[in-house]
Amino acid sequence: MGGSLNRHQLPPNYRLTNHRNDDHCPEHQLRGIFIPCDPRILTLTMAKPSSNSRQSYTSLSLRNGLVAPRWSTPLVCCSVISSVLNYLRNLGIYVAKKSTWTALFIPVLLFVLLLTLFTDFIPFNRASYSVGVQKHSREWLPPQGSIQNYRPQMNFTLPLNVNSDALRNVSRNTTSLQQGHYLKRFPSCIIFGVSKCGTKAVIEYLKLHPDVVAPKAEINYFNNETLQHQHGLGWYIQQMPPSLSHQITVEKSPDYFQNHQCADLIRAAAPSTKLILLLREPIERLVSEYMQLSEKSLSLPDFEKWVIGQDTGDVDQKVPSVMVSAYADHVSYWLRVFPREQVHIIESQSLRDYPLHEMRRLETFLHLQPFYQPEDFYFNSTRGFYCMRMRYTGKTKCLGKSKGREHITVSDTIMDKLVRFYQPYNQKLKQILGAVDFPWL
Ligand SMILES: Nc1ncnc2c1ncn2[C@@H]1O[C@H](COP(=O)(O)OS(=O)(=O)O)[C@@H](OP(=O)(O)O)[C@H]1O
Repeated sequence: MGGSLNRHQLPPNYRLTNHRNDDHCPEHQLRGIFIPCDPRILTLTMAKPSSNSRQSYTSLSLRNGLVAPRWSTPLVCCSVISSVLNYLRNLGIYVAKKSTWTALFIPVLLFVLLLTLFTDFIPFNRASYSVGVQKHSREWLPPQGSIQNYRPQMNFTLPLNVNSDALRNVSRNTTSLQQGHYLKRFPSCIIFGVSKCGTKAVIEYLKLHPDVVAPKAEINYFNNETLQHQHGLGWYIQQMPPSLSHQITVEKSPDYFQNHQCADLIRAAAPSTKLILLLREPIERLVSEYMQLSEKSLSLPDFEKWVIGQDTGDVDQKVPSVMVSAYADHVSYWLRVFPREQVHIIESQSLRDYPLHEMRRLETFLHLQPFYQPEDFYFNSTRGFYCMRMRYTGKTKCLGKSKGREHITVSDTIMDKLVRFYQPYNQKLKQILGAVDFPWL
């Protein structure tokens, strides 16, 4: 019998959670409960009020719907068998030579271990192997009653092939079963630039949304010919987390922006891909990038020497970072490849100051269900920007230390040169973008 559990049909004292892959969506303990990233490993957890003040749980680990033993089960079994044999031997009952058993068991044990770890093979399809009591873990518990209230319009399904008696017993009491589909998909949206404009903040904010999945790291596929030739598009899709059909996959690789061939490659791969572009005041972006580079390389010259050509005494166009901030040419290229309505533009300072407003705009652009609420963000005065607050767990999350670095002071002379240098690019950008109210345009 194939099927999946619809979490809205779970009674309030039942949870679906995923232990294995919690590190895959670290931002969401909540996701750990409702939206497991790894479709294969699920745990149906039943909360039982216990006699003491803490709560205990009975859980069934499911692997592709089978009741799975913990991976240590073969180990436990072998040690139990080995103890029994020893016991029999001690009683003087001849079983076989110890070395024979060891020689037999170790390879079998390793084989079973490997099978359970790397395939869907389940050696012991019995509930009794995995039912156990777990101590109350705070993160698992949403506020009382909220399991019913949480986005009830979303019909969430999990792919389970239920064929164990134990699960049937559980599901008869609690759930109806239907098929669900977890797939790795080509992203329906790519944050393609610009680096140092708040791209990390956007993807982290997006991942708060239950209908959004994103890989952990930048993939940088379309700007890497070696990856394209050696691995191909299939590899790229493999890097995406699995998602359900109502979820969208978002990827962020901000260095696509200045590598124009990325536009053509993305268009060729999936012409309807939505694009997100963040733009920041160009000099601020440049300084931000300089701060990052100087932290990585101690041999980087002073900002002035780095940015001003020795021979010309003017802004050095040979410095790649300088030209990244000359947005107009890059933007005009991307907009020749993709229609304007397919590209959502966010002004970096606005994202920093008004994350809720910007994320709601983005939600509309991506046709996501309304999700963001004021309580999802809070201003962290130490960091100087908004951080996130997870619903239900109340846990907070800020971007890493590489965001919000202190900037060097740029001398007036250099600043003048930079302002003059970027002015024509900014004017051209304004013409391209039309009605935008960026404070620096
Ligand atoms: N909302 C919000 N929250 C936190 N930080 C924000 C935000 N918006 C913009 N920024 C600033 O964006 C800079 C980092 O940009 P990116 O994340 O695109 O950098 S990277 O390309 O991924 O390295 C980094 O700039 P600097 O601090 O000047 O280096 C961040 O401070």
